[in-house]
Amino acid sequence: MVNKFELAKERLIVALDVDTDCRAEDLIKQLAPYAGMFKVGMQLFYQAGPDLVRRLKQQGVKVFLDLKLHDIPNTVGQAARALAELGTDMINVHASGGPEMMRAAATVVRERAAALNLSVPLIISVTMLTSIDQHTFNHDLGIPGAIQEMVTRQAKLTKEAGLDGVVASPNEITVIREACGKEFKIVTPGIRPAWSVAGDQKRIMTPAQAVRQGADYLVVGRPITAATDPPQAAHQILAEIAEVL
Ligand SMILES: O=c1ccn([C@@H]2O[C@H](COP(=O)(O)O)[C@@H](O)[C@H]2O)c(=O)[nH]1
Repeated sequence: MVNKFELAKERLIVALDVDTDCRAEDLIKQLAPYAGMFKVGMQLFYQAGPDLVRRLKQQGVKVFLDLKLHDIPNTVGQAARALAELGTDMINVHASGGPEMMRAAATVVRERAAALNLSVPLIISVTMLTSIDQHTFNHDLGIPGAIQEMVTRQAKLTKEAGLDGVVASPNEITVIREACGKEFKIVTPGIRPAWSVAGDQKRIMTPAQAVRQGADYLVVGRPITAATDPPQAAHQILAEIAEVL
């Protein structure tokens, strides 16, 4: 029987927001017993490049390549083709690029992965960044209405475009589930254990709260990677998740 700790581990994605491949690989070594997947985002990818991703995949590490593609459909499709060749497990585009752009990415990635005999990654969209609060949304970005309504709309568009799920804050999980169903993947950053600092994250929940809401994956970076003892921090987060599974 799979124990709750293992189930919790499958949900945890550690964000490797560090500057060098050495630091990233050191963190992976320390945290492999606690995380089901590791996220390579802009900070690391722009430094270490695709070679690091290839190396991690050769080592059997599950990789979420978080480059948040956002451009016209043709440009995103061509970029997504190159990313598909890396054999990652999850990639993403911005929902605000619109349905045609999302469809272009999904089509190209699936075709390319199949042509190369690679497993097809989950293709998800980023809805509204978790660093945006309601005030910024309405008054700085000038968008009327509630963030939840926008995220629900983006999630529906994402599903209609044939993608597998979304990145959203835990605050929106319930409305996304209602709109898009239980098979639709919901990946949530903005995770802050009670013992950590929010920093630039605005729409946050604790790991246990996010899992109770129904998150499929929790993305956690600094509460683990900036801790004095990263494995201990990751262990504590898994324990908090396991308690509510
Ligand atoms: O809306 C979003 C989309 C992506 N992220 C990414 O998740 C991690 C969170 O890291 P923390 O250190 O736990 O804040 C980071 O890599 C972001 O680029 C997000 O936070 N919000």
